Amino acid sequence: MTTAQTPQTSPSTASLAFLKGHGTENDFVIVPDPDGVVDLPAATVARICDRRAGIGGDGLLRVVRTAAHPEARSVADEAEWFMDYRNADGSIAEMCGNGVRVFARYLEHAGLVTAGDVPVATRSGVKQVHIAKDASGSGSAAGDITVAMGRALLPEDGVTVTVGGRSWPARNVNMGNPHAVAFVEDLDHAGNLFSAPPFAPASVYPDGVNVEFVADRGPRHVAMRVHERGAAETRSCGTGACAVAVAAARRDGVDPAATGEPVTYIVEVLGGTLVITEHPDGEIEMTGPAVIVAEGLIDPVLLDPS
Ligand SMILES: N[C@@H](CCC[C@H](N)C(=O)O)C(=O)O
Repeated sequence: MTTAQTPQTSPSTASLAFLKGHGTENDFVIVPDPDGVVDLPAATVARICDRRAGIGGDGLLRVVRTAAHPEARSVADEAEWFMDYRNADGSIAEMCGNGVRVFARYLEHAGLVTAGDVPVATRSGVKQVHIAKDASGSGSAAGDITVAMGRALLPEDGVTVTVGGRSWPARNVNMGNPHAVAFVEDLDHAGNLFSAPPFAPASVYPDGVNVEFVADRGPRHVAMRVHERGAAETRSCGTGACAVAVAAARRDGVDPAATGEPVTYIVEVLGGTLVITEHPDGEIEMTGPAVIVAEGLIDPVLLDPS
């Protein structure tokens, strides 16, 4: 039995409240745990994220007050909430760009914040998130959510991505988490190849890597497919879209730090469109939709299958 789940039905059951949300179809199970008392071992997260026997998700967002989490206590004066992000296999990731936007949508949905600026603590630092007011002004449509993702690190090491015996040169981009970005002619071809897991050198990526294949769609407009570390091919990846935008800009000879002008790329993902702007100081902003689609209770059988 996992420890200290939040009782929701009766004292004899220990169900756990959850919500489900997505950002451009990168989907997450959200577990509110303000006091940081819910124990979620990797195997439990993997069962919850299982698409057949569980709820299903590319990852899990545990919502904990910074003051109640040992990894976030030191930034409690900067942000009230900490995103404890887990991949679908239960592994911990430093950052999730779509996840933090969905996290902010949850905070708004739960009445814990109002639209506007919301700082969220992550393992990759405190991110400033902006929740736009409802797009229609009528309360019927959720406005987009923007997150200031911080700067990309672009180590010079050229890397190679290999899938099913075929290899591509790729750009190493770190967005708080590791990415390998490979430009291809034909994304469908890349999609076929994602039927096998991609590999990139463990010497460069000792903790694994997220792999993006990118094809051009027009000036400062690209499309990507992504295979996420700790998940599989997903329909979107926010950090991946940022890594792709920066890699595409450098390939196109564009560097806002040199020109003093921000540059914006449209990044199509399988689940929608993300808009990525890199500013002259290196700050990268990502904007896109984020929605809550369900809420309910996780049955104890998923939490303790024994
Ligand atoms: N989907 C996320 C990235 C989630 C973490 C990633 N799989 C990793 O292990 O680094 C995003 O939107 O950025």
